[in-house]
Amino acid sequence: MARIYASANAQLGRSWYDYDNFRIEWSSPDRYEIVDRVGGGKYSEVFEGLDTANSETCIIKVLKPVAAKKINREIKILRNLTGGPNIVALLDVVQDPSSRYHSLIMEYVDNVEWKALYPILGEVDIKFYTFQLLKALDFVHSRGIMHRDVKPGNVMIDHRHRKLRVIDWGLAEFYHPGTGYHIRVGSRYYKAPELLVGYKLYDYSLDLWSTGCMLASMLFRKEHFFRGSDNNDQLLKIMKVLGSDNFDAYLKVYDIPFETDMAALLHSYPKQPWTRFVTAENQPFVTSEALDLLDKLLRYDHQKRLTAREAQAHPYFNLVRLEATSIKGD
Ligand SMILES: CN1CCn2c1nc1c(Br)c(Br)c(Br)c(Br)c12
Ligand code: NA
Repeated sequence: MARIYASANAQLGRSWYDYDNFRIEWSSPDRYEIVDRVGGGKYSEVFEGLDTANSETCIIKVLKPVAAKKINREIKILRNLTGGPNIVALLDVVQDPSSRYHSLIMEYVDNVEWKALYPILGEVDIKFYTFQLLKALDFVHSRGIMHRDVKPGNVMIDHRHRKLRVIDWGLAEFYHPGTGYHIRVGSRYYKAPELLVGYKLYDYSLDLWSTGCMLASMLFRKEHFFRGSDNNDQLLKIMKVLGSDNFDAYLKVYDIPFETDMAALLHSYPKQPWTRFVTAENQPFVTSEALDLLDKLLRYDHQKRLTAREAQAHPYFNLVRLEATSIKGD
C-alpha cells in the first residue's frame, strides 16, 4: 500500500480514473503540418509539427494501430494532468479520416538530448531540474497516477529556457491499493527492484527509484548509472551497489519468492558507500547532502524511498526551493 495518496482515485471518483467508458471527440488533422521526424518507438512515431492556425511549433505523436487499446488511457491521463506543473500539455487529438491514424498534438519543447546535457550540468542545474521533476511527480501522484517510465528520454529539458516537461504518458496508470500491476513496464536502466523481482503490488514510489537513477547520472556524470545488459544483469548492477544484505531483507519483508539461474545473483556483495563514485571531475557538486538524498531515493524497499513531496523538502534543494516558489508560473 502506498504511504501517501493511496485513496486519491477513490476520492477523485470513477469519472476521474475510468478510461474505458470515455468517448473522444477527434478533430481534423488539417490544421497541422508535419515538419520533421524527431523520434519514435513501439507505439508511436513522433514529429515536430506546425500548427497553421497560430504558426506555433508543436509535437505530433502519431499512434500506431497496436497502441489502439492504450489510446484512451493516455488521453484520459493527459487530460487529467494537463496544466499541472512541468507536465507536457496535450493541445489536440486528431484522426486522419483516410488513414484512420490517431495523433496527439502536444506542446513543443526545444529539448537538449540527454547525452549532450548531463555532462554540462552544474550543481545548481542538477538541483533545479531534479526539483522540477519532483514537483511534476508529486502533482501526478497526488492525482492518483504513476508514470512508470521515468527516464531521461521522457523528461524533456529546454536548457536555454530552463524548462522541464515530463512526456510520454503511454505507460502511465491509475494507482488503486491492492491492485497487482504489470511488471514489464519502464526502461531497463531505470527499472525499480520491485519490477526486476516481479513484485506486482507496486505504487507511485516506482517513479522515485527512476528519479534517483537520473540524479545519480547527473551527479556522477554517467549517462546511465545502473546499466544492465538484461533484467538479471540490471538487478546484479544494483546489488553490487546497494549490497546483498539489504536485498535479502527486502525480499523477506514482502515475502517475495526469488529464484534465479544466474549464479552471480546468489553471491554476497557489500553495500558500497556513495562516496565510492566520486571522481575528480564530479567532486565539485557531489556534496554530502546530494549523497544523502540519493541514498534516500535508491532504496530496494519502495516504502522506504522518499516520496516526491518528502524529497522536495530535503535540504539539498534549499537553494532552489525558494527560487522555485518565488517565481510563479512555469
Ligand atoms: C524522441 N523525441 C525527441 C524530442 N521529442 C521526442 N519525443 C517527444 C515527445 Br513524445 C514530446 Br510530447 C515532446 Br514535447 C518532445 Br520535444 C519529444
Ligand atoms: Na507524450
